[in-house]
Amino acid sequence: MQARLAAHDLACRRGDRVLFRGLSLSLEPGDVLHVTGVNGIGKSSLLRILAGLLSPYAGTVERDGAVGLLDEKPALDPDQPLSHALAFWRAIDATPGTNYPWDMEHLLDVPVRYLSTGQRKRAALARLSAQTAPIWLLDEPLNGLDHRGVSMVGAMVESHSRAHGICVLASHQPFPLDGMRVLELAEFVP
Ligand SMILES: Nc1ncnc2c1ncn2[C@@H]1O[C@H](COP(=O)(O)OP(=O)(O)OP(=O)(O)O)[C@@H](O)[C@H]1O
Repeated sequence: MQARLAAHDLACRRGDRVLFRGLSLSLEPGDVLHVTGVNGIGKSSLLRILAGLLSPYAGTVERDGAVGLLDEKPALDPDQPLSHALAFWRAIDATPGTNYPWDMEHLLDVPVRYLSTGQRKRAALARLSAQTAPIWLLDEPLNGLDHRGVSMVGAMVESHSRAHGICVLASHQPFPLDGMRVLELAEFVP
């Protein structure tokens, strides 16, 4: 897995407020970066800039490799049974297999709209783990998960890192993985 993610002198403006400025980072294969900061400081905005979904107010982003973004919207058709909703993405992502390591076999016939918060998060994580994107951007990946789910996300990110993937994650909760780099967004508030 070859990947690289770098940002140079980023600034982010939302409405009439500059949230952060002067932010640079450089991530190589295997790097995991934990973005921290209080509510509203701009963690989700930073992830969206890194994903290419939001233009920075200043600065540039260099991405070498496909991006897998996990945020509060699972991007799974709410009216489809979970198996169909996941199959839709499997066809696009060109990933074989129907074996999802997320304890979801009993949910595959349930329409996505009936899933609980944690089950929806597990479904989104299942989709992400079936992708081949080397750059993962995870916005609050632990929200809604039980203890076992939290450990599974830790193991999933560790395995992604071992496979030379890159991961940037924003989380208010302690993340169950040693050796991560930390970016404290407060250091870049003007
Ligand atoms: N489209 C928008 N227009 C104007 N302001 C916005 C817009 N989207 C977000 N904001 C503001 O930008 C700020 C940063 O939001 P963001 O979601 O990036 O923060 P966050 O650090 O991820 O917050 P949280 O920890 O609560 O998830 C917030 O004050 C939010 O209200």
